Amino acid sequence: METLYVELGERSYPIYIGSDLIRADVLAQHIPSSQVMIVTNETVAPLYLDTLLSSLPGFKVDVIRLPDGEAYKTLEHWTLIFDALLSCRHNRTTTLIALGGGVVGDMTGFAAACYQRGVPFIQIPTTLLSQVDSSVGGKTGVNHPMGKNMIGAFHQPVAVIADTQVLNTLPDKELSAGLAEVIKYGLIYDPDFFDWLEHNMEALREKEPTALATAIYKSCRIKADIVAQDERESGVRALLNLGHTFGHAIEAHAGYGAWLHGEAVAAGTMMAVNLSLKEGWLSIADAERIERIFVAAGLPVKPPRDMTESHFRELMAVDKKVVDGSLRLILLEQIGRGVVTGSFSSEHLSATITEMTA
Ligand SMILES: NC(=O)c1ccc[n+]([C@@H]2O[C@H](COP(=O)([O-])OP(=O)(O)OC[C@H]3O[C@@H](n4cnc5c(N)ncnc54)[C@H](O)[C@@H]3O)[C@@H](O)[C@H]2O)c1
Ligand SMILES: O=C(O)C(=O)C[C@@H](O)[C@H](O)[C@H](O)COP(=O)(O)O
Ligand SMILES: [Zn+2]
Repeated sequence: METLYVELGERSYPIYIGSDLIRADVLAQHIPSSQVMIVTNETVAPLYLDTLLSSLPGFKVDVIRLPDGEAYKTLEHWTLIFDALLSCRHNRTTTLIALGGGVVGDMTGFAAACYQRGVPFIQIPTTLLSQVDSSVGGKTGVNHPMGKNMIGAFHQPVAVIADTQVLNTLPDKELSAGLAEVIKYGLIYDPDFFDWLEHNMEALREKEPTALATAIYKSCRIKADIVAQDERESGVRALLNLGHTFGHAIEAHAGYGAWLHGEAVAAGTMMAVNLSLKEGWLSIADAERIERIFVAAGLPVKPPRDMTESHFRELMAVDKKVVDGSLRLILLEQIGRGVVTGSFSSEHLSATITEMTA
């Protein structure tokens, strides 16, 4: 087992990465009282709930199973968590445990941020995407029909337990979606990691255990470093949004769940790459390498063709990085160096949207 730390003073916490980590000796130290509420979904529960329940001897454990899917990451379904907590008489010392992918993790974290004004929660991420990204950093929330993750809170978990064994049951399409966020770290922060990913993509797609553990460790290392520098996204943390302004527009336009988050991020990143080329920042050779790696990861490199410029402009106008009505995007200067900028030509952006949806 490898342990990393997200260094945030009194809100610091460990990220455990390894095989067979859903165990009493890992969990118990992070649970302050006898009450525990596990939040999971109808797909993950039959696979891993028994293992988790048997790792909580001596605790009073209740469970809520949410319906599965991005379409249920709504305020309406989120309130079901409070119904369960209240009807089972959970008090302020309860601990919530998120057992599932990013949807369960984001909803559980947001419930923990709000229940009785804030209770602790543990992330047990069960998808590649949630192990490399969503379980770390404390962004929690739900979607609104007009925009992704529009309602939420920053609330850090007390521990992240990334059990690599559970990825054995993850469908290939979901694995690819997780690889989009892994590739993101190489692009914004670490050119050597990007090289490593180019050489290890086949092993990753075959779920080769050492390659997966390395990708998870390196991704969490980068995310932990960035979050420690800028917990609430007033600066460098916005780099983690590479491809997301376009990607979130794709998700909202298609209807939440029609495009997986990672798929939308891959296509959105290629739009950011196209714009970076037009701004004269990125080289054609780097742009081609980026397209090749997304294709090798089994990811789309173009947005849906039914999206028009006005669809993108309207949905991107509510992006959380907009300041005083001006859009800011993450663009690339080179592989390994991202920038947060509002300095790009509006004509170039229009041309990017037109070319990419053609
Ligand atoms: N908070 C953050 O910083 C952050 C970062 C990235 C993404 N996100 C959010 O995370 C969400 C996407 O997360 P995701 O990709 O994990 O999707 P997800 O939570 O929908 O999980 C994907 C699918 O895999 C299933 N599943 C989960 N674990 C499994 C396992 N071990 N075996 C078999 N099936 C399994 C799920 O039930 C679901 O059907 C989006 O809502 C996105 O906005 C948040
Ligand atoms: O942790 C972050 O910061 C990120 O931006 C990570 C993203 O991968 C993630 O999808 C996040 O939920 C997007 O945040 P948002 O603030 O644009 O909703
Ligand atoms: Zn993301």
